[in-house]
Amino acid sequence: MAAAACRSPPDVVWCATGTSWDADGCRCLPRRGGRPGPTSFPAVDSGTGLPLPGSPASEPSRPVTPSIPDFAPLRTERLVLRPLRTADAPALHRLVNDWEVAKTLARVPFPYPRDLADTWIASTWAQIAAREAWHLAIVGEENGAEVLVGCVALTRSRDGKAAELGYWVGRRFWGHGVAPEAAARLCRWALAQLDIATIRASALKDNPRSQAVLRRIGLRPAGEGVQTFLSRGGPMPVLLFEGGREEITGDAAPPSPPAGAATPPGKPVLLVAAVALVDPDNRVLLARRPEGKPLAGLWEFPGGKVQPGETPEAALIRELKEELDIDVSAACLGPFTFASHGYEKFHLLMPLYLCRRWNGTVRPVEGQALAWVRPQQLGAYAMPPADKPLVAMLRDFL
Ligand SMILES: Nc1nc2c([nH]c(=O)n2[C@@H]2O[C@H](COP(=O)(O)OP(=O)(O)OP(=O)(O)O)[C@@H](O)[C@H]2O)c(=O)[nH]1
Repeated sequence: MAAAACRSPPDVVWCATGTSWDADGCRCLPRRGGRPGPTSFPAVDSGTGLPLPGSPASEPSRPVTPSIPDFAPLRTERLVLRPLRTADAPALHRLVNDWEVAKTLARVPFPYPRDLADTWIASTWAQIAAREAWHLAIVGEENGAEVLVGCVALTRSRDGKAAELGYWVGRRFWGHGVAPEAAARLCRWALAQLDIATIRASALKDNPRSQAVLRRIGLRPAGEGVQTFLSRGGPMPVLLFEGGREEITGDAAPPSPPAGAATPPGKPVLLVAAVALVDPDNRVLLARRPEGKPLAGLWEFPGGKVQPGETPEAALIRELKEELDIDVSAACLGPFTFASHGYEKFHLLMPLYLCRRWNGTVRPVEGQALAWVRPQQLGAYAMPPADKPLVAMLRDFL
């Protein structure tokens, strides 16, 4: 439905807090007093850019983020996900100010005021900078030119352990698998880069297309709820979905086989050497598995596969140089314990060494995140299932 006649759909009967109908009585606009000044803007709803209830514009609000935050674009086969730019506002407005799109979105008003696009884009920069929410433009290519296709977003929960997924795609781009491609990419990035374990999403009960997208990227039904839809003017029934790393990235790590169970025939034993580097403060080094590797986003002990003809110690010395740029001698690698764990495609056998002495300064050569962690805090880091018993032993020993 177009907004040409300047009419709201019949079921939109009110304007959101902090906005009011315009002179023609047909559009919700941020109240005049609420206009952003040159150096600040009011706290806004993450979905719409509308001032948050109880956040009058005169109130000192968010810190200023005058420019697009640093965020390396995420790429898929056909798409680029990047922070929104001011120049995206006209296209964004054209695409989202469409009743068929807006009616599926909880926090998007309809009609969608043109200047709201500018306010909202600026608010997304502040949220990325604060690591609260990542609203990204979904960009494709048409006749050799970049074209805005829609938006995809993840918003962190208050405790930081989960994130809420949202997306929309302009009507003329429907039917090409854009939403699952973009949503899956952003979720994989988040699971690898942020300390979140769960992705949640909701879809209107009357929106089977969106439900299919969520199922396709690995989320599973998690009940029903009611959510207020700005575009529909009130509460609407929704289906809730959620999923974790295993479902979304396909890194299903089955539970360990029961004690004494034989390794299924044909399942290879993988020898991996790992080390708990312990610093003078008695902290242990964990490294985060980067995106693209199995179990990406989980924290692990530095190390890697033992190559044919290598001893575990030689493999570890090589890996520590390659990954952390430190020199370790075999004499400083004290055998500590080992992991023996059945993954889906292989059985992991992983000797874990302890090392307190090395040459050089630890640095993340491969750009991986590193953390020096006190033994009592190790449990707060999501680690591969094989590492759980090792963590308990380290806590007792250190
Ligand atoms: N290094 C390391 N690997 C672990 C740990 N726990 C655990 O399950 N693994 C598993 O052991 C395997 C190590 O393989 P990897 O892919 O890291 O080995 P690599 O460094 O040689 O990588 P590459 O094959 O990409 O060169 C992975 O399946 C990983 O999930 C751990 O604490 N440290």
